[in-house]
Amino acid sequence: MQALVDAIREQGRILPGGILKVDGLVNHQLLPGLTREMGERFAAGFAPLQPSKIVTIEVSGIAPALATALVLGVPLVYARKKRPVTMHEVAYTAQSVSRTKGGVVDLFVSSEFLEAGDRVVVVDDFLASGGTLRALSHIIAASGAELLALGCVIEKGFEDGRAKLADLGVPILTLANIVRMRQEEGVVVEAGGWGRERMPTPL
Ligand SMILES: O=P(O)(O)OC[C@H]1O[C@H](OP(=O)(O)OP(=O)(O)O)[C@H](O)[C@@H]1O
Ligand SMILES: O=c1[nH]c(=O)c2nc[nH]c2[nH]1
Repeated sequence: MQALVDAIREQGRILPGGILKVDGLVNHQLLPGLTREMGERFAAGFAPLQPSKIVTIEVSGIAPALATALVLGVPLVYARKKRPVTMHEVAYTAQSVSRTKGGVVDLFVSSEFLEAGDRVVVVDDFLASGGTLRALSHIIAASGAELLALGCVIEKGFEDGRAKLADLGVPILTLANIVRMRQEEGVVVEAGGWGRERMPTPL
């Protein structure tokens, strides 16, 4: 997605610990036109799979996931990081590590909104080590729903998350790929895609 690549080139900053700061477009401020295009790109890629639900994780996954769900006309469910008192007593849970805040995070999804028969596409902001998507895949499996595909706005290809998630057996679509980032060179970014897998076969 060229507009995203351009925005990352313009605004992306390299922080210690291998963190890319893109707060001006993904993690703090949101750009509606750019976010809408993210949703259109994901929706075009995932429509042939006929998902019944988009699932993401609060907080930065919600915007691109909602943009996708709007185009596809399906509900969006987001995993909560704190269990609210309103949550149904039966909830699926898994743990991940927060890359930007540190520490272990609990993820919760209520059984009210994820169940057997659901055909799920996950959309999140970053694919780095793949740990967060792995945790979410456990939740989806526990619910009995079917995971069809994963979508991430920004892939940090050098962290190998895609390869680490290969055993899930689902295609992964990303919109921009960070090839490498070094202070002396800056952020090297290219358009994302399905990787080496082919586009999934339509139903
Ligand atoms: O592939 P991984 O290594 O798991 O990294 C990706 C995850 O890291 C970020 O979560 P984080 O909790 O840092 O941020 P957020 O609250 O802004 O969503 C991001 O939103 C992804 O969910
Ligand atoms: O803002 C972010 N920058 C990153 O580099 C990153 N990696 C995982 N999650 C991330 N969030």
